[in-house]
Amino acid sequence: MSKRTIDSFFSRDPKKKRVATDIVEEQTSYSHHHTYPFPIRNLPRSTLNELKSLPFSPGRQINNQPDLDLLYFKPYIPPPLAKQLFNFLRSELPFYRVEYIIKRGGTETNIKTPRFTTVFGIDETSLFNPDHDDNAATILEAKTHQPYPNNINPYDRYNPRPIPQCLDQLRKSTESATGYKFNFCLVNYYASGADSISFHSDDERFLGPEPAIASFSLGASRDFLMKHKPTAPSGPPHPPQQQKQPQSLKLPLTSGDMILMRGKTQANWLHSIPKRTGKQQQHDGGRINITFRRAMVKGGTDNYYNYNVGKGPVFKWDEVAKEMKEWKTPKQQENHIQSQEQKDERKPVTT
Ligand SMILES: O=C(O)CCC(=O)C(=O)O
Ligand SMILES: [Fe+2]
Repeated sequence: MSKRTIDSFFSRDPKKKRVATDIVEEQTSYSHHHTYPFPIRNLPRSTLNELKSLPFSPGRQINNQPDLDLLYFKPYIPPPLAKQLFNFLRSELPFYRVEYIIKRGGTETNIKTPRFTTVFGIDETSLFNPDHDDNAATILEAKTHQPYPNNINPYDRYNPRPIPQCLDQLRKSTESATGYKFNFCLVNYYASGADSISFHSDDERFLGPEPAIASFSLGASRDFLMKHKPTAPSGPPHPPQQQKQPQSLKLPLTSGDMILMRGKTQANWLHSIPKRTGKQQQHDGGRINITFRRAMVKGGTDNYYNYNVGKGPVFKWDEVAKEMKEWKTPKQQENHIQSQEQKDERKPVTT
C-alpha cells in the first residue's frame, strides 16, 4: 500500500469532512405558578443572552426643565430584538381589560381602562418562596424569610404573581443599567391608536419618596407627553422675564426605547400617551409598554393588582384573528361547547 493510500485511509479529506450536526432543538420551557391562568413560555436561551448585553445605547439625561430628571435610552433594545420581544410578550402574557368604579363628590363613575394591562411582582415586605413544594407557603415575610405567622397569607384580595422569566431578565438588566431596584413589572398593551393612558403621575405613597420608574416601549411608535403639574403662586410675583415657565415635552417613543423617570419628576410632572386620531389610529399596530417600579408596602401590591388584573376575564393574543380574545380555562371551554350544543339542539331544523 502506498503512503498516499495509508494517509488517506487514516485522515479524511478536509474538504469532504462532515461536521457532526449537533444542533439540538431547544426545548420550550415555561414559568409555572399557581397564580398564573396558564404557564408562561420562557424566552429561548439565545434571546436571553442577547438581553444580557443591553443597553444598546447609553442614556441621555434630560433635566433642562424645573424638577425634571429623565434618562432616555434611544434605544435600550436594538430594533430586531425589540420586535422579537414585542411578538413574544404579546403572544404569551395574560392580559386584562379592567373596569372599576370611582366615587367623586358622592357620584359613582364606571371606568373602563382604555388599554390591556397585566402585572407581576410583590412589594418589599414580602418574598416569593423559591421552594416550589405544593405544601410550602408561597409567600414569605421579607424580614425573616419565613412564612407569615399561622401561615396566613397577608394578601387576601389578590394573589401576587412572580415576575416570569420572559420579563425578569429585562428587570435585571434595567437594575444594573440604572442602579435602582425593582420589584414590580406592569405591562400595558395598546391594541391601536384608540387605546391610551391619560395624564397622571406615578407618585403613590407606597412607592416612597422620589420613585424611579423605568418605562420601555415595544412595537408601534407613540407620543409620550409630559407637562408640569400646576404650581400654586408663592411669594411676590416675579417680572415675567424672570419666571422660568416649564415647557411641555413630546417624546416620540419608538420600539426599544426606555425612559427612566427619577428624582422629583413624579412629584412635579404628569405624563400621558394620548389617543391617535384619523388614519393613524388603526394603522399603527399594537404597542407594549413595560414599567419596572419598586413598591415599599403591602398597599402597593393590592393597588397594582386591583387596577391591572382585577376580577374580570383573561385575554390572550389570537394569532389567527390577530387580536386579543377572551381566554377560557379548559373547563370553561368544555362548558361553553356544551351550552352551544344545547342551543343548536333547540334550533328548529329547516329542510
Ligand atoms: O405607555 C407608556 O409609555 C406609559 C405608561 C404609563 O405611564 C403607566 O403605565 O403608568
Ligand atoms: Fe405612568
